[in-house]
Amino acid sequence: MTLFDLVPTLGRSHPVALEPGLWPRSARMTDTADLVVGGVSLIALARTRGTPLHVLDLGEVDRRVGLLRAALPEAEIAYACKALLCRGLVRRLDALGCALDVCSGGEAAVAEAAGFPAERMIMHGTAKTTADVGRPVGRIVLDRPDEPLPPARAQRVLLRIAPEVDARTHPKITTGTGAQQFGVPLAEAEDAVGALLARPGAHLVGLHCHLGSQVFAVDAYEEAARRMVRLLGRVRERYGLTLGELDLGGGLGVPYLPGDADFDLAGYARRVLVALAYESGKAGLPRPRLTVEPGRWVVGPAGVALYRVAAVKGRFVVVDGGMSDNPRPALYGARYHARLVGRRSTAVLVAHTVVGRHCEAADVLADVPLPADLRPGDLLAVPVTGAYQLSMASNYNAVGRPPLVAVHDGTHRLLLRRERAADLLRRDVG
Ligand SMILES: Cc1ncc(COP(=O)(O)O)c(C=O)c1O
Ligand SMILES: N[C@@H](CCCC[NH3+])C(=O)O
Repeated sequence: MTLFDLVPTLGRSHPVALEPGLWPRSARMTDTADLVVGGVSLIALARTRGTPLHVLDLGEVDRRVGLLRAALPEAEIAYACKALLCRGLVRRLDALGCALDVCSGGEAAVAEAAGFPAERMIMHGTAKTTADVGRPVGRIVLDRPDEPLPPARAQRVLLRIAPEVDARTHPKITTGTGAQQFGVPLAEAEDAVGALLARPGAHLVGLHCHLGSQVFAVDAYEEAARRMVRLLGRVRERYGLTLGELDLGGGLGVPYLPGDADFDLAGYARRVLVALAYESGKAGLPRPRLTVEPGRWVVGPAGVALYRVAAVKGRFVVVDGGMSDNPRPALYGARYHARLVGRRSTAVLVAHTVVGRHCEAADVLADVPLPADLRPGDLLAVPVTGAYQLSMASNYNAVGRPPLVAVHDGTHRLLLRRERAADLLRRDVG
C-alpha cells in the first residue's frame, strides 16, 4: 500500500463499525471496543488462549457453503483442504454434505481421522506417491496418465487438463494457462485419454481443470467450461466414450481490503451452467455432473486473527506473530487489513506497517492506517485469515504455530492447540 492509498482514511479516527465485506457476518464491535464473532468475545478469548490466535467462525463456513449450494444446486462441492484442514472443520463439512479435495496422503489421513468417508474424497497432486494413492479415496485426479495408481483395485480417476485459459490472477497462483507444471496440455489431452484408457486399474470417469487461486474473472471459468465440454465431445468422437464428470476446480476469490470487490458468485454460476448446457447440447452429450473445489472462498472470510502489539517503532508496529502464521504477504505480496480492538481510541489514523517477530525484513503483515496512540499491549484484529495461513504456517525461528479456535452461537472450542517447544523437540530425534 502506498501513502497515496491511505490518504482517504488518514487523519480520521478509527471507525466504530466494521469494514463491510471483510468480517464474518456474525462479527460486531461492541461499545467497549470488543470484537464479538459467533457470539464470542475475541478479547476474552485472546486473554485465555493467548496471542497470536486464529479464530474460525463455523457459522460463516455454514453460510458460505449454503450460498454455494444455492448458486450451484446440482453441483458437488468438494472443499479444498489445502486452504485449512483440521478434524473439527472436516466434521462440519461432512455434516454439510461436502466432498473433500485432498492433495496428499497426509490430508486424506486427517480427513479419515475425522470420520470423513473415503468415498467422498478426491485426491489431487502433481507428484503423488504410492503411499498417497495407497489410501482409499473415491476418485483420484491424475496429473498425467502414467501417475501411480493403487495396486489391485479398479480406481475411479479423472484426468487433469490445462485448458489454456488465463484467469488473470497472481502469476504464482495461476495454474490453467499451460505455462505451469499442472495437468496435461490441452493439445495433448486426447492422446493422454487414450493412454489412460489402456491402463489396467484406471476407470476414467471424467476430466478436471483448475485455473488458479484468488480468481475474479468469471469469464475465464466460462471459457474453461466451454473448452472442457468440447474436449469431452472430442473424447466421445475418438473413443466412443461418454465421460460423465467435469471438475472445474476452485479458485473463487475473496476481498481482503476495505473496498475490494467481492467475487461475482451469481455471475460465475450462471456463466458456467449456461456454458455447460450450451456446449453439451451442441455436442449431443448429456450434461456432465459438475464438481467445484473452492477452498479460500469457504474458509478465508470465516477467519479472524488476533495479534498483540509488542512494540511501536515509528511507523512499524511489531506484533507477536508474523510470516510463520501468515507467509502470504512475503510470498505473493498479499495485502491485509487490521484494526485496533479491545480499546477505544479517538487518535487520528496514521500510516503504519505491521511487522512480525521474525528476523526478516520481509516479515510484513499489513500496511494499514492505525491510531497514532497505538502502544505495546494493544490488540490488532486481522480479517480474512481463514485460508492459506495456518495451512501454510511454519515454525520458523522455532516459534510454535498458533492455535485455532472455532466460535459459533456463543460457544467456542479449541480445534488446534498452540505448538510448543516440546512439539518441536518430539521430532528432533538426533
Ligand atoms: C486442484 C485444486 N483445486 C482446488 C484448489 C482450491 O483453490 P482455492 O482455495 O483458491 O479455491 C486448488 C488450489 O488453488 C487446487 O490446486
Ligand atoms: N497458497 C496460495 C493459493 C494456492 C492454492 C493452491 N492451489 C495463496 O495463499 O494464495
